[in-house]
Amino acid sequence: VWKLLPTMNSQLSVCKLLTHWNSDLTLVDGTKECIYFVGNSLGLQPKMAKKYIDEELDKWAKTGVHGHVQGSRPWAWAENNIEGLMANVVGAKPEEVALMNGLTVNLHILLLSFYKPTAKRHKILLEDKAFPSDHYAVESQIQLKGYDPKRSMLLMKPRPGEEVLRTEDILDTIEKEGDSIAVVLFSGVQYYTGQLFDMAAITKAGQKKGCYVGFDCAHAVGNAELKLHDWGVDFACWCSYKYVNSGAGGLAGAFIHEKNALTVKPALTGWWGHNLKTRFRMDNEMDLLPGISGFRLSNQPILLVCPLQASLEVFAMTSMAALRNKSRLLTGYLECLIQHYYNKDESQPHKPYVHIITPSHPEERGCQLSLSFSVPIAAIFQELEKRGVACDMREPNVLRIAPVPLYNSFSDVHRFITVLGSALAASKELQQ
Ligand SMILES: Cc1ncc(COP(=O)(O)O)c(C=O)c1O
Ligand SMILES: Nc1ccccc1C(=O)C[C@H](N)C(=O)O
Repeated sequence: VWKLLPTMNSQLSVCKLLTHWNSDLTLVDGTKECIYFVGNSLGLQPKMAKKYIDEELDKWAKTGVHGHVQGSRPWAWAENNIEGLMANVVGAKPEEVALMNGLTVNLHILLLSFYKPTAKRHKILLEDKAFPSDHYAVESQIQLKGYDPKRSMLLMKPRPGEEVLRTEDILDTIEKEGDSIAVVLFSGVQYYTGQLFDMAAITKAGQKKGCYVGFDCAHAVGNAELKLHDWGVDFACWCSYKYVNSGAGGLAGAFIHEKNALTVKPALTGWWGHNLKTRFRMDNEMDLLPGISGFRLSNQPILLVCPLQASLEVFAMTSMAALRNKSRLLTGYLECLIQHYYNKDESQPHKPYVHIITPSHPEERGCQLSLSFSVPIAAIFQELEKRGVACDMREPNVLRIAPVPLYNSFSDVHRFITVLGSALAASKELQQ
């Protein structure tokens, strides 16, 4: 199965994690790699990241200000050199992508331009349990424009007794409420449930009703195959520190479809949105770059460009299609083993069991499975950590397990299943 991924130069891939945080070394062999299933929160470090950062520190020490325009990574436009690689990962044209700021900042600057409420069309449609930062961003944008979030935030809940949204219900809501919706804003992959939304269908339905359609692709980029351009998505944003492995607080991404390049203008401008050729003439006459490029405000931090470059070069050695092929099998294997060993068993009512809330259809999820348990979750989480598993717990009730195709293996999944058995048994003992 590994052959599904074109051979990668392992020198250029990511560092495996050996350090055992919170592991109990009487329960786990500390010389073995830990099982890192938390690339949905922070991806592992690309091997070249340190070298590239060192190169720029060295350049700064030796050349000072001249580094802006010199070397293989001139600081004044270094991010432009890797935007083509980023565009490939999200299925966009290079000129539709900018690398800048953090995710929430990008969401704000995009909404400032795409959310133009009127008395008739003033709503933003989003998930009821969107990631908190997205929820707050939307709430504050609505207030900023003088509207009331209680009336203008249209929050979509799953049906009673269900955990994920049905595409038909999303499309139905858009059809029924579309005339009053200014912006449809969904995540690509839902951070809590792991559900991958049908972005093509949502885009089509929203635009048919005259809405702008945007996506927060934080959990989708580097995880799902995105075709932002072909789907005609109006705008999108994402962070790069999860599946794109750029390091905590890494440089975020933003996308505006070329069809909006000349009509949707930035509400806020800065010198980095000015035509590069004449930017440094300092004549205070704005020559605004079209599309997302005109939304750039500040020069980009070179020390963040370096790890992102290292990461995108790894992605350039393969393709999202190849990664997804492995991912479907890897997550499918995890699902299959969980169902085989830890499903609810009516004949053993006291045996702890696991329930997977993430959709079972591979087209409706990325690599993450969100698990809920018949026993208290905090104890399971702790017992997993003691046994060398890095995963995360999200309130109110899930453990998120993300086998990342770029660096996790089928044997990681197999080891995890064994460890999960001991963790369930240990947490049951604790309860007694
Ligand atoms: C969906 C989503 N939105 C927003 C954020 C916050 O992003 P940032 O802190 O990079 O602005 C995250 C992750 O932290 C996220 O997963
Ligand atoms: N950047 C962080 C800093 C601190 C704690 C968590 C994060 C996350 O990224 C959380 C992630 N977005 C999530 O899906 O939960």
